Amino acid sequence: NNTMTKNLKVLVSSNDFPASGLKVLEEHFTVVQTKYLNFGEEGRTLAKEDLLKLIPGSSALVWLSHHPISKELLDRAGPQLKLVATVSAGYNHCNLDELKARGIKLSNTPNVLASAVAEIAVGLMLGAARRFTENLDQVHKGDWEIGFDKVLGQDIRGSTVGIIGLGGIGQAVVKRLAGFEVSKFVYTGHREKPEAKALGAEFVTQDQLLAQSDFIVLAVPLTNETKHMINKDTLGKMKSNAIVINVGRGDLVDQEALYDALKNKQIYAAGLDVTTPEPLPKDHKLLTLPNLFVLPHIGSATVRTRSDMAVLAANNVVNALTGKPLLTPVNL
Ligand SMILES: O=CC(=O)O
Repeated sequence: NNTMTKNLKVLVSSNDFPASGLKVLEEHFTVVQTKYLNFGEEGRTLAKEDLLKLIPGSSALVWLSHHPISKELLDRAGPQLKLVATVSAGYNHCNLDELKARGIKLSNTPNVLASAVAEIAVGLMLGAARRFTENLDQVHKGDWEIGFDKVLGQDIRGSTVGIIGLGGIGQAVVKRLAGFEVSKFVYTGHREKPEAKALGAEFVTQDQLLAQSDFIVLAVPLTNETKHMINKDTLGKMKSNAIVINVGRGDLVDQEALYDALKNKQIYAAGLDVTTPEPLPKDHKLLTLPNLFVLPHIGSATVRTRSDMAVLAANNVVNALTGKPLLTPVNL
């Protein structure tokens, strides 16, 4: 019943929240929106003041950035806060221990973004394998090599693709590569996935995956266990033509070690949609590498997917504040 909930305040941490999600929230609640919590220093300072002003009294936070859910923000919000609805699949920024201790629920937006993120993974595979960075540089310089002098890339056709984390996104990557004539899919994870059989993906150990794969796709959440899983040691186990793709979180990769491996041509290339930090400073040494293809964390950034994420987050808020189970809870 809308009149019962209309006095509840829901804070949306961006004025870019899709209209579809806003509509759901506004039917039930009083919605306040802050400026986007930009990662640039200036944006961050401005937005933080705005946020601290608007957050007190909120019953739910709809969280659109990867800005950490700090104790300070939770204190400021107040004891009536029932839910943090992060508009992302990842929730490494959500301070789970603190939410749990306070009895605040957490929801995320998995599944709805899997295909968009998987499309970017395929884009990164092509971009890294076909040397988009170097080749685009030639276009911008008006200095194209012609004929057989081209920078030569690697084929997806005939390759072994290793997926680290065959969850929703990993599975969507395999499905999207169905027409690419991949010779073999392998994957690792905590356990074998029932879906793997239909996808033709073979469960292997991490060492086997590292040793066999021509493409290594990281599609796992960032946890203490996965942090820097790509490091000097694991890079050392890869083939010299290996291409590392990351659509998870920047900290899955030890960037110093990746830089060295790419610089020394110990592996062939990498494609990253996520880095540490974000944005990557424009004079960062990674950006000097011709064999690195970087995108600015756009995995889920399509009109349709962002709308789906917004509606899902909004419906989680509706459920949480009307005593119904969350649609996509994160277990705390
Ligand atoms: O990075 C984006 C997400 O976790 O949804």
